[in-house]
This record gives sequence, structure tokens and C-alpha cells, in this order.
Amino acid sequence: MSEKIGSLTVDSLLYEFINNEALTDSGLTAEQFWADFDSLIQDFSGRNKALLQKREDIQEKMDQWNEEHKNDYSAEQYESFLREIGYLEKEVDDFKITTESVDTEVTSQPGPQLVVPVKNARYALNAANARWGSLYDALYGSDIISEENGAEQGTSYNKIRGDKVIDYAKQWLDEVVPLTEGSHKTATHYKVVNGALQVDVGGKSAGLQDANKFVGIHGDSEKPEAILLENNGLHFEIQIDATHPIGKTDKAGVKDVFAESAITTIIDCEDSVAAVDAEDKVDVYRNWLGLMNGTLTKTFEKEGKTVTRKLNPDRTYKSPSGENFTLSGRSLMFIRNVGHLMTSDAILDGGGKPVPEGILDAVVTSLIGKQDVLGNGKRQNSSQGSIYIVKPKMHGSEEVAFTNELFNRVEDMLGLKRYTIKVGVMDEERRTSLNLKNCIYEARERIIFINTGFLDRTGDEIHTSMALGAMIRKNEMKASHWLQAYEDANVSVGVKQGFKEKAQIGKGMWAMPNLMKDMMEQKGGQLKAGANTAWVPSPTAATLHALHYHDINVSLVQEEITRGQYRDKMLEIPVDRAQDWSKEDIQQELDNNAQGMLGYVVRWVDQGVGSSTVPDINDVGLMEDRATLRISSQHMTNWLHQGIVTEEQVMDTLKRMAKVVDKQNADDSNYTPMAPNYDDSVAFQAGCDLVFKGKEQPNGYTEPILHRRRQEVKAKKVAR
Ligand SMILES: CC(=O)SCCNC(=O)CCNC(=O)[C@H](O)C(C)(C)COP(=O)(O)OP(=O)(O)OC[C@H]1O[C@@H](n2cnc3c(N)ncnc32)[C@H](O)[C@@H]1OP(=O)(O)O
Ligand SMILES: O=CC(=O)O
Ligand SMILES: [Mg+2]
Repeated sequence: MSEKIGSLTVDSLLYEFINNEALTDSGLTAEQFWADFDSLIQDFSGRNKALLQKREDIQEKMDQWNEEHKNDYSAEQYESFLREIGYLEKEVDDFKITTESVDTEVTSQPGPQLVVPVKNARYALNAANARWGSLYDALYGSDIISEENGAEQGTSYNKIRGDKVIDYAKQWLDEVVPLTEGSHKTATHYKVVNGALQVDVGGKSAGLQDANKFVGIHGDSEKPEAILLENNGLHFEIQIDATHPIGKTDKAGVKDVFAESAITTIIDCEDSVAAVDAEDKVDVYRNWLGLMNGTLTKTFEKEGKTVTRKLNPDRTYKSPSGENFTLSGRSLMFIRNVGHLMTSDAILDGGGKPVPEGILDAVVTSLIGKQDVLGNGKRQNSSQGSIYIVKPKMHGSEEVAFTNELFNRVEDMLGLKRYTIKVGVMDEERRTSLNLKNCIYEARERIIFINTGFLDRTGDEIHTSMALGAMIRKNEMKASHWLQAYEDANVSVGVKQGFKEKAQIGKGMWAMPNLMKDMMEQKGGQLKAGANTAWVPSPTAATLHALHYHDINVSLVQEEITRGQYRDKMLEIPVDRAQDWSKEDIQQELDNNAQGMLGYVVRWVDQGVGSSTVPDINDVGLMEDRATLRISSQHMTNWLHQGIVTEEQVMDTLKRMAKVVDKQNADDSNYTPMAPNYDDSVAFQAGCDLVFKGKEQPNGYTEPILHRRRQEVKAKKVAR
């Protein structure tokens, strides 16, 4: 069912949602909204299409040049070719970004950035509330605390493990807020005397070595419920309750260390989401609306109890000098729109063609964001009246300029002040990395982050140079020169263009949600490289990653960053010239990619799950989303195209791995096996398309195939 309105044909589900829910109290009439939307689509769709055509033209030239120069070209030749085809742009003069009305979470609170699929209300609410997290819980449930010597997690509370957790947390307190004497481990009483924190320890009275780190209290001075501390701009509470099962066992009644964790959260409409039609898009938008007006709730069963989750309130404290104040109880939410590539038949234009989905997202997510700007919600998101949109997968500065103009126009149609809509630019396509300064320039009045989405960026690296040769193995990519140069260049350009204390310089996802010990060992490296935020896949990871920001003062690191020369290294293409792989190496690479790919695709296509933990071939759970899929599918396509593997070998591998994936999903009652009737499995066919038709996919993106195949499954269900 659809509505004809002006030149547009709008799916009734979307039409009703906008008119009856999103436009409520927005100060806009439905009539004006649809008329403005209609003319916006007429003005911007053609330009969107032209930008996509330019991508294709460039890739065609790239493929041709790569075929011709495969084994014989110099860096100078390559660079001059890239200039000639407009891939490398002429650099703009120096400038600084001028973004205003940005929340302090972005400007002055370096900290973790959580990403969550918007379609999952339970997770999305959890993410918004992950501004604060229990350090005790995060440690207890992760592999940071070893299970040795009777410290297994088990099914009920294990005191041996609990004691290890408490020891770890108190050791951390001793490092971050050391006492003038003694240790938090032997503290017997926390209280506030004359506006200062006083801790009884070993029969003596101690204070904090840096008294300024004590910033507030909840409860009574003599018997506080929470002591609020601050370090490097991040807060945490020592929570005290001598009647609590854990507090009871602690000499000072400490029951937890509660830490500010996900400072910002990206509510994702893009790569972690499967949204292929109006029905899905309305689900996406309705959850975003619920987050913006504070009405979203989700009731579910957990551990035998019925839980209703909603947005947390702010947290209240008294300062050392006795004034009441609050801290936000929720993560500052950004919304990631889709990129410029896809179209959506939720709205058809005057010619009956689906409209660019990125335009649809820009209009609807901003309209919903206006609820927060107007203060209509129960819970405020931005105290500065800004709407934060993350824009992924843009290629070069012309595409950023297009986004900027689109946002101008959206602001005009929604009656928002210029630059209310902020933009986070994902630096995840090679043409953007190489022209990052120009890209930032085009959004200089509204940019609030650049972020190295290294997963998409790796997929783009493979696809761009598909015809040049066979790529190194997937796991070697992280250590390659281009990637290091890209990461460094991003920070350096950001600092030079004035991001320090104005905008975020972000780094990519920790994609192994269960390997928290490894994350603690490695993810601090992103801060040492100058990032003031980095992505985590879960609230637990956010609480743990927050500890890195207490250790490392990112502001000082950024001061040390100087501009280097990165272009040459960034242009080093990760082709493996030696190719000294054994037959087993090749097969292992193929198995690994095929298994990860099918493990993700089968849930996406058959069940509409956009992000999941997929056990890899060694049964390590990996976060898979469309960007990791882009890598594995394009890698297989590349090796096939370069003759490292044969079509037959790929097909045999896919079939063998389909059986492995079926087995891994055996406990899922909603799961439809791919084997042995491979031809009947739409998901298996999607996997085949992704590899065998991978060279023709625009920039190696997986969306066109996934969407088509998911629509096929949905249509079959309706027909049944
Ligand atoms: C390249 C890129 O673009 S990366 C960005 C896109 N990717 C993402 O956004 C992935 C984000 N992460 C996720 O979606 C999930 O963490 C997954 C799919 C990886 C793992 O999910 P699961 O296997 O269900 O996680 P697991 O069973 O370990 O934990 C579930 C619990 O953690 C919570 N949780 C897990 N991930 C998240 C998250 N990202 N945000 C909020 N809560 C989360 C759930 O709410 C649930 O808790 P609850 O029972 O209290 O509701
Ligand atoms: O969006 C993130 C990425 O790594 O890709
Ligand atoms: Mg990405």
C-alpha cells in the first residue's frame, strides 16, 4: 500500500509513521514537510547518481591501468595517473575547522565510543545507558580475570573469582587515585570531611594524593553511597553499601567501582543493520524516535526475570563545596546514516524509481533529532541542541560537499538553525583517506569527527586494486604499510586542521567481543597513536576500554603529533609479489574467508540479523558486519580473479564451509541449513554471488546482493 503525494509515491507504513509519530510536536505540517521533501528529492537525487557514476568511471580506469601496469610501474607513474583521473585532488590551503555548539562529550571527554544496531531496541537502550558501567561486572564476566585456581565463572557467584576482581579494581584505584598513605585495598571507611575525601586505612587517616580528583558525593558525608572521582575528564564512583552481598564482604563496604564508559554511542542504521524495505526502515526510525523522545522501552526475560529496559535518568551529586549537580546518565547519541550508494523503495520518485536511501535517512533521522533539539523528550541527548549524524563510505571531497549541502537543505526544510546537524566523517574509503584534508574542508563548519573505519577501508583497498595482483593474506593486512600510514595520516590531518578539543579523532572497532584481555593489552595503542575515541562492540568492552583513557592523557599525546609524509606509504598496494604460499596456506585462507562470510550472510539473509558474533574456523567469536563481509568476500574474489584459486575450488570450499556453519548454528531453532540443498538456500546463493560477482560490485560493497537476497527471502515468506 502506498500514498501518492506530490510527485512521490510513499509506502503507507512510512507515510503513517512520519505523519502520526515523527512529525508530532515538530512544529511542521505534514503538507509542508512532504512538499519540501519532494522538491529536495528532485534537486538532490540526480547529483547523488552522478557521484556514483563517477565512482564507477574511476574504478573502470583503475582496472584498466592496473591490468596494463601489473608488473611494471613506478610510484611516480601511479601517482600521476591518480591525479589525471581526479582520484588524487589538489590540496586546499591550510584552515581550521570552526564547528560550534558541540557537546563536551565530544570536545573534552576522550573516551570509548560504542556502536549498536538501531533495530535491536534491547541493545540500543543498553548502549545508551552504557554511559556508566560496573567495573566489577565487566571484569567478572571477561577473560581479563583468569579462571585458574578455582576462579571459574560458573553459574553462580564464585567468591574466589570475585576476590580477584576486587583486587584488580582496587589495584587500579591505587594507580589512578592513589592515597597519601596505604592502599584502597585495606581501606576501612570512606567519608567526606570539610569538603575533602578522607579514607581510614590501617588505623590512620589518608587523603587523595591529588585532592582535586574528588569531585562529588552521593549520600551522606559520614556514610556516603558513592564517592565521585574524576581523572583525565572521565568520572567514576566508588559505590558503598555495607548491606549489599559484595559490600558486606568489604571492610569499607565497597560494592562496586562504577565507571563512566561509553561517552558517545553510534546508533547504527548502516553496516550492523539489515533494513531492506519500508517495514524495516520504519522499525529503524521508530527506535531512533524512541531514543530521542525518551519513550523507548523493551520488556524481555532475562535469567528467569521479566525486565523492562528504558533510558536511565541523570545522576545526582553534591560537590565538595556543597552544591548539587548532575552528570548525564546516558551516552551522547550519534546516528549513523547509510552512505550514498543504496536506494530505498520506501519512497519512489516522480519517475517511479526508488529514492537514494542516504537522502531518506538524512531527512527522517534529522526530523526525529529535532525532537531533542526542541526539548520535547523525557531525556535530553544534546545539551547544545545539535543532531549528530555519522556519514559512512564517502569517496573524496565532492561527496562530502554533497552531504554538507544536503544537510543545509534538510536544516532549511525542518526549520533548524544552520549547522544544527553535525557530521562525523568515516575515513574508510581510499579516495577519502588520500584527500582527507579536502574532505574535512568541505564540512568544516559542522564536522565533529573523523574515524578510521579500517574494516571498510581494507575492503576498499582490495577492490580498488583488484586487477593489479593477488593480495596478501587477510590477517597480514593489519601490519601492512598502507594501513599504518592511513591511521597515522588521519590523526595528523585531524590535529593539523584543529580537531584538538573541538572534534573527535576516532579509531576503529575491536572486533573480538570475547577477547577482552587482548583488548586491554592492545587497544590503548589507539590512544597512544592520538585517537581521543575508539570503537567498542559492547558495554562491557566500553567499561574496560575506558580504563585506557585514565592511563593515557590523549590531549597531551595530540600535542606531540606532527605532520608527516604519508602519501607514498598509503599508496603501497598490499599485493603479494612473492606468493610463496603452500597449497595448504591457500586452502586455509579460503576456508577462513568462506566460513566467516557464510556464517554472517546466512543470518543476514534468512533472519535479518545485521551484526552477529560468528565463530571463526577456530571457534573464536568474531564481530561480523557488512564491512568485515566486504573484506572476506572481496579477498576471495581477488584470489579467484588472479588465478590463485579456481572456481571449482571456491565452490567446493563454500559447500564444505556451509556444512561447518550449519553445524555451528545447530542449536538455533529459527535456522535453515544451507547444506545439502545448496540451490534452494537463498543465503548460500548470496554467498556465491558475493564471491563470483564480486568484481562487478560497486567498490566491492555487499549491500546490493544482501538486500536483493533478503528481499527474496521476505517475499517467499509472504507468499507462503
Ligand atoms: C565496521 C563497523 O561498521 S563496526 C560497527 C558496526 N558493528 C556493530 O555495531 C556491532 C555492535 N555489536 C553488536 O551488535 C553485538 O555486540 C554483537 C552482535 C557483536 C554480539 O552480540 P551478542 O552475541 O548477542 O552478544 P552477547 O551475547 O555476548 O551479549 C549480549 C548482551 O550484551 C549486550 N550488548 C552486546 N552488544 C551490545 C552493543 N553493541 N550495545 C549494547 N548492548 C550490547 C546486550 O544488550 C546483551 O545484554 P542484555 O542481555 O542485558 O540485553
Ligand atoms: O565502519 C567501520 C569500519 O571499520 O568499516
Ligand atoms: Mg565501515
